[in-house]
Amino acid sequence: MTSYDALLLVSFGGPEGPQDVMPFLENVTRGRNVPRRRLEEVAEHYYHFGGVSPINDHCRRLKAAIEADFAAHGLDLPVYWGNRNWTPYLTDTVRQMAADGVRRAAAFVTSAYSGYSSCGQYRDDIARAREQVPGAPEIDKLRVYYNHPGFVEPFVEATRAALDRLPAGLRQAAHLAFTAHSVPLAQPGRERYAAELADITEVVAERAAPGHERALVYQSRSGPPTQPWLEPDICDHLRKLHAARTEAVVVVPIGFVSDHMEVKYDLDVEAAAVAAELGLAFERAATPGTHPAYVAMVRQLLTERMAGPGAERPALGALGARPDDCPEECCRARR
Ligand SMILES: CC1=C(CCC(=O)O)c2cc3nc(cc4[nH]c(cc5[nH]c(cc1n2)c(C)c5CCC(=O)O)c(CCC(=O)O)c4C)C(CCC(=O)O)=C3C
Ligand SMILES: [Fe+2]
Repeated sequence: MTSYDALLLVSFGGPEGPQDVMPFLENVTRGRNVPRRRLEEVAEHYYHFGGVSPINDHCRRLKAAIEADFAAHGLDLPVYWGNRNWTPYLTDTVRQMAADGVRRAAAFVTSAYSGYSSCGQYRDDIARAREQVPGAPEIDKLRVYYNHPGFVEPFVEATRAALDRLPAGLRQAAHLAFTAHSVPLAQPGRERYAAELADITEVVAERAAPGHERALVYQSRSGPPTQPWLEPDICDHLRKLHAARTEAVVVVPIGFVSDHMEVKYDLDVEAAAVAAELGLAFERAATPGTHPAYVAMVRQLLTERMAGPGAERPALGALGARPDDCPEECCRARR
């Protein structure tokens, strides 16, 4: 039995106005091999939405929903929020937690999968923040949850709802394109990341729309063109579908937990434009956001962790529940 005295919501962070965009992008890409051209291009995506990323508002809403859910279940635990790349910065939040007397916290990360970008880098962020704060609390990252029913169920519902929005005559033969953020093939944990995505893609497709053709594709790649990343790209995939006479597609952003910029721009603007140009009917399924099952999952992950090794660990698909501490080879910290 482990007891926690706070929950820490850990996220990516995003700009809240045009003046934040370049400093934010510099934070994200510091020490990484991302060409300047790509940065300028991505800056335009943010300016398109007034320089404001939807991700911070999502975190505010999620935090409020978790607080309400905790209160409704008699869980008297404060919820803190800290980001990797923008205010509120994780280090400042950890400093506040220490000042408030928090001794041991559980961390919920707004990324559901294994792999360096999704898991290991957040573990590094937490470790770095703790190093910078004297008297920092212990912080245990909750397990990877891509196969938890509370993550899967919202996608099943959203996939069905998106199918229903297609013109009736196109529904039956609609293709399901599950999409996730691409990562470099050289990234630690990339194989596990892709395996988890493939596993849960099948689960969601079978539950939401058995019999429909489906594929797992990737989006939002950056880095120099010479560097290989996970493929196929969603836009290339749409062109291929069109060439094979597919008439309708439902895009399911299975790699993401909220409608942040990679969803609002790379899918709703960019991929939707490619589909329109091809005359391919296109619907994008919602992300979990603050779906009640997803919010309840946060509490269930927390109470499961408190209960210790004997606790039931719900998991769908073929791979089973991920251990609390990801094995070295998968989410390996870089430092
Ligand atoms: C796997 C993965 C997720 C999913 C897991 C998770 O959710 O964490 C994710 C999420 C996100 N990625 C985001 C934004 C960006 N990612 C970038 C760059 C990169 N992402 C990568 C991977 C991932 N990224 C990688 C390997 C790079 C290359 C540089 C590097 O190795 O780090 C860049 C730089 C410009 C560019 O190259 O695109 C930006 C601006 C936002 C915020 C959106 C918003 O503002 O609403 C979110 C949620
Ligand atoms: Fe990213």
